[in-house]
Amino acid sequence: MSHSVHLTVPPKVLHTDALPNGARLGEFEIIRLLGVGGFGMVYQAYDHSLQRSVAIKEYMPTALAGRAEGVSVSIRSSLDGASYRAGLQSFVAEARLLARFDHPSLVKVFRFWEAHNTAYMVMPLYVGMTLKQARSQMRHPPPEAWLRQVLWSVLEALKLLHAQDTVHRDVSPDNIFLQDSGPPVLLDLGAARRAIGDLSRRHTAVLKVNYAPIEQYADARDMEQGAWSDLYSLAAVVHGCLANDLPLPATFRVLRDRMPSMQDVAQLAQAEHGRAYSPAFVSTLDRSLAIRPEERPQSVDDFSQALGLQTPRDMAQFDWRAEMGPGWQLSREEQARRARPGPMDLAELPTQFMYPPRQSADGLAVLDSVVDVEPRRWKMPAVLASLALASVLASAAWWAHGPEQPLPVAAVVPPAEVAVAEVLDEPITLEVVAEPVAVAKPVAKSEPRKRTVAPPPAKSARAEPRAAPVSTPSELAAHYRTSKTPQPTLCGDSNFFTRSMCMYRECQKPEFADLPVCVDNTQRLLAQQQQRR
Ligand SMILES: Nc1ncnc2c1ncn2[C@@H]1O[C@H](COP(=O)(O)OP(=O)(O)OP(=O)(O)O)[C@@H](O)[C@H]1O
Repeated sequence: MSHSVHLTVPPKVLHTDALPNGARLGEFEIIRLLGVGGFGMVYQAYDHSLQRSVAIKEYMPTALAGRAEGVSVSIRSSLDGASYRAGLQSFVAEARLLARFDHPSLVKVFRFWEAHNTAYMVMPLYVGMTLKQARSQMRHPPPEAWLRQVLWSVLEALKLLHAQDTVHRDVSPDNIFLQDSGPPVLLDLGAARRAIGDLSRRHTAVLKVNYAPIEQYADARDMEQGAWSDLYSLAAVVHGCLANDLPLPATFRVLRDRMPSMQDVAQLAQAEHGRAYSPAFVSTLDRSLAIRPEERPQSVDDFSQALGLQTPRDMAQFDWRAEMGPGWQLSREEQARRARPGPMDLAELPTQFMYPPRQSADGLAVLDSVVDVEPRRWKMPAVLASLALASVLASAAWWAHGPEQPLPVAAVVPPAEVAVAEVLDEPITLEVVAEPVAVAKPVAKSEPRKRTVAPPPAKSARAEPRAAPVSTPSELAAHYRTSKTPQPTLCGDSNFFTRSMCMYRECQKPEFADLPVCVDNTQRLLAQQQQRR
């Protein structure tokens, strides 16, 4: 297999609370900010003692804390002290746990320490991008052989954790890192996020809801978490990769499972992209996505066996772009984005005003409120212009990500050569109430934006074939063709990305199959398939 010449240039990521480039943490010099999650910031750094580049993750739950003066971190309100400390303890515990393992597919922690009201963990500097970023650049779903190699790596890491009675509980596309060369790496366990979530609201789980199995919700105490929980998340990752869409949250599926099966998704991938997925692959993933834990494979070995997973040849040299084969093509969006001039550098925009910290009763530094103090250094017209620009950019980001994604908090400026935008995926706080009805909210940043994710509309709201006494699907279709009754609107609530999957699914139903819109859709898919042959 020839090796690609692509090397990922890290995107330029900016954040008001990040350590400045050049800052020193003992022997480590901060080179640049690499990424921002809801609970930490990851920097590229240089270890002057061992003379090598590393990545350092700093505990920084930006909803609760920020940087005031120097390198120290301060909580925003004394009310957040307990949550902040719980997250800090979990961050350190996760670092300690990861430091015990040594496997090329599991993020390695070289060392960790607490200082400046926060904590740090030093990791190898991986060069590449997350699976989430990579998928957003692909025009076609990845082939089965490629997915098997990625799965193999992640499963090796999971096997190691499970053997120590540790469930990862945060397998998602942004936690699978595709190195430019080398095996995919499973990143952090998201322990700080869970600790903060558990403490800040009773009966509330802070989860990446599209990948979390039902037993990870706070109220599902009777359901044990185990290897099967990580396998659900991993299968959801593959489902998302094939469908190019977010899998439905488990809580929605419990009510009424509207998520297309792996078999549906695989059939569509074949029809639209000419990709074939084997029955063993599809059925194992379908089984792993079962809502009930006991219906899923119970261990990594069960899963691998059912899949017929073989040890790949040489993962140490794995080049994910080259292994994608000739079908590897940048998506149109990605091509267009690379052709456009880069976005404006937001480095000069104030996103928060910084003031010297006060002390809370328990000795933690507290940031002053950002709303009740007059800004000192910024002139009002400049501030208004900045806010207007920030709001335009925020709307653009919301539009680009679609309503499922919370707003990014960091400005991201992709480099000219390789435009890889870090999509900052905050976890969604999902309150589980007595009735199985879910209300999703983004974790509050400095300015929380409230959103409600309503369950998908009932199907009866979409199709209203009621006017004529027709009985068979073809009678129904003929009726729509000849009468003035409008055809039922299929997939009216889907967006650009989910529409084709939704149309495919709806048109599989006998009552819609003969509708002109479905006949057209099927003919189009067949024509595409023939063109590819
Ligand atoms: N060791 C590393 N080497 C290179 N880049 C890394 C490394 N670890 C993390 N990153 C980058 O930093 C980004 C942020 O990582 P982080 O784990 O903090 O965030 P997250 O998983 O997206 O969010 P959360 O903390 O909310 O789960 C990652 O998406 C990845 O691109």
